[in-house]
Amino acid sequence: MNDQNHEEPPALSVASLVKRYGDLTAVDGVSLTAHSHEILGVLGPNGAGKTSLLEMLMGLRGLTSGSVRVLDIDPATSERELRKVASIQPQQAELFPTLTTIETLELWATFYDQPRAPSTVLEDVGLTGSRDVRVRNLSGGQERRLLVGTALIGNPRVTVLDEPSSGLDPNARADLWEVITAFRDEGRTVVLSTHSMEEAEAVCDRVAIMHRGRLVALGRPSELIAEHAPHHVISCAREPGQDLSWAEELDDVVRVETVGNRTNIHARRYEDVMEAVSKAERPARDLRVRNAGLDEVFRGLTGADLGDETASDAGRRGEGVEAR
Ligand SMILES: Nc1ncnc2c1ncn2[C@@H]1O[C@H](COP(=O)(O)OP(=O)(O)OP(=O)(O)O)[C@@H](O)[C@H]1O
Repeated sequence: MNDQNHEEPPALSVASLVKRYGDLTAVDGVSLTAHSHEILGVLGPNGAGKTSLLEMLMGLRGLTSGSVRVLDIDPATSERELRKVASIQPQQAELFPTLTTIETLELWATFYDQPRAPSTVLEDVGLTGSRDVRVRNLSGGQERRLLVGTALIGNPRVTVLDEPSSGLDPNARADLWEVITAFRDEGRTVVLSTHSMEEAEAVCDRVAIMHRGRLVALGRPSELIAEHAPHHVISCAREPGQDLSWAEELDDVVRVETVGNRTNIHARRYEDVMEAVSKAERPARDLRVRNAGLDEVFRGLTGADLGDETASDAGRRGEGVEAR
């Protein structure tokens, strides 16, 4: 797995990190680094261990074994020192319901030596129009944006964002991507978790894919696609009663699957496959072809369609100790 060659020391490094809850190993020997000028995405099915990993990075959860260093600081022993240079936007809201959005950012700004201007951050996260709305009256997406604002206001050198775009509409999500990439371009480090492969490809310089607590891939999206999914996807409308599973027998075809109302044929080369399915007795309709992307990498490595993997967790349970 590629962890990049950098001359400068990493902004964040994790070595052989383990987190157990009772007999469940939620994070199982993860090692990785993140650098300045870098956005590192953490992907994985529900229950893969992303939040456990992210919260250990910022000292919010104790670790069972292994080590974490953020800008040479040990989060487990120096949380106050860490808070001056690093921040986290957790998944769960921890805001005061009676404060307005601007009051919330003004309050957070007082925690830092050199904060950004609250009104600028408010604009960055697209909440200028809700400046005087109390937190308890914000929509779910607005609250998520405010949480991201609280993570950015202290001008942290490292920030950890746990599913920052969850619940955001497409315009708000695109705006957030602008904010996060601008932050990276200032030389800062962002570690974010996401369930959106589109988001990972759009903003992440590298992605770490977790599966059942383990790191199963780490690299640039283009490298992971070249290594794990070097094929095309021919997608067509799924007609009632139509069965394209015969295409699996064609040369070049890797697999055939149905996803919602589309049938997807994964193939190393697409020309002959397209011809075969468009000239079949019941020709495939609405054919589209694209290169495989992170979605295919993810599904190939985790065998899960962004589904919950806790149900198939038996292998992660064994003798262990409570370490929260
Ligand atoms: N405090 C806790 N006590 C016991 N088990 C926990 C605790 N927190 C998480 N777990 C378990 O650890 C595993 C990993 O959970 P975690 O929240 O880290 O996963 P995740 O990848 O962030 O999931 P999601 O994508 O659903 O947010 C899950 O099986 C979860 O049930």
